[in-house]
Amino acid sequence: MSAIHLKDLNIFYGDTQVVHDVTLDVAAGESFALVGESGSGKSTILKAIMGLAPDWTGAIEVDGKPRSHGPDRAFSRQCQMVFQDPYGSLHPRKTIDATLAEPLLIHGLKNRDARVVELLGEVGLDARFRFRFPHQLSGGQRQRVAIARALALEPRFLLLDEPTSALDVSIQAEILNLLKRLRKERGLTYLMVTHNLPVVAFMCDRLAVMRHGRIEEIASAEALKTGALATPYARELYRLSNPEETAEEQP
Ligand SMILES: Nc1ncnc2c1ncn2[C@@H]1O[C@H](COP(=O)(O)OP(=O)(O)OP(=O)(O)O)[C@@H](O)[C@H]1O
Repeated sequence: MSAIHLKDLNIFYGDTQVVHDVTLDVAAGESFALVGESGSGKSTILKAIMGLAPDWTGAIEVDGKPRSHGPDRAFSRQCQMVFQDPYGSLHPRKTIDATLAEPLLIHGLKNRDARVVELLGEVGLDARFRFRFPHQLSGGQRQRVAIARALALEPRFLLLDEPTSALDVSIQAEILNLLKRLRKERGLTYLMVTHNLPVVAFMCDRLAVMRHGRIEEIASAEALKTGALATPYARELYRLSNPEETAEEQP
């Protein structure tokens, strides 16, 4: 059984269809990437899975359970999303403590104080950050808080939407290492949007290459590392992310 199963998924914003007939399966414990040009519908797929883009047809199943079109509390305990911009996704007037305690409160979980401190530790933040506000943290620290919030309900599936692309290059590797460690320790399943193929090679087992709202190709990260991709568009993406090889190929 797939951990995340999408079948013939079509997603619409009003009259405009932005995702066409997407079918893919992510195995339990797998890290799977969606890559492709801007506007190809990658983030929209994550949003539909989370219930944030409710106008869709086809099937979305997570852990064998079909997802309804509306809010689903049981679902959100299982599956959480981390957004690209941690500054935008954290409430500016809430302390880190309030941000991390909120999902625990909503779901009626006890021992919230201890759990908030534990969550900070799990993402490598000192307890002294607890009563600070987002603007008092660096971009990397804010993304750590966003990851801690996503982990608060102990989900098994994380949807990661460009989780490092808003960060300084020097910080990106730290956050990628954190995500890699958390996945290993917790047996998490990742579905991740990125435009960065080296990130896919570092973090993921397989990838789907998307273009104009459709999947062009599903490949292994191994095929990505060696450039053994089947479709011209995927090969072009590979060439663009390996400029040295492109240069060598020139006559
Ligand atoms: N809330 C919205 N209302 C209407 N159209 C939208 C909305 N969000 C996205 N779109 C459109 O849907 C299409 C797919 O967008 P989406 O953000 O999923 O692409 P993407 O592949 O994730 O791109 P990027 O890499 O730039 O984030 C784009 O044409 C975009 O303009």
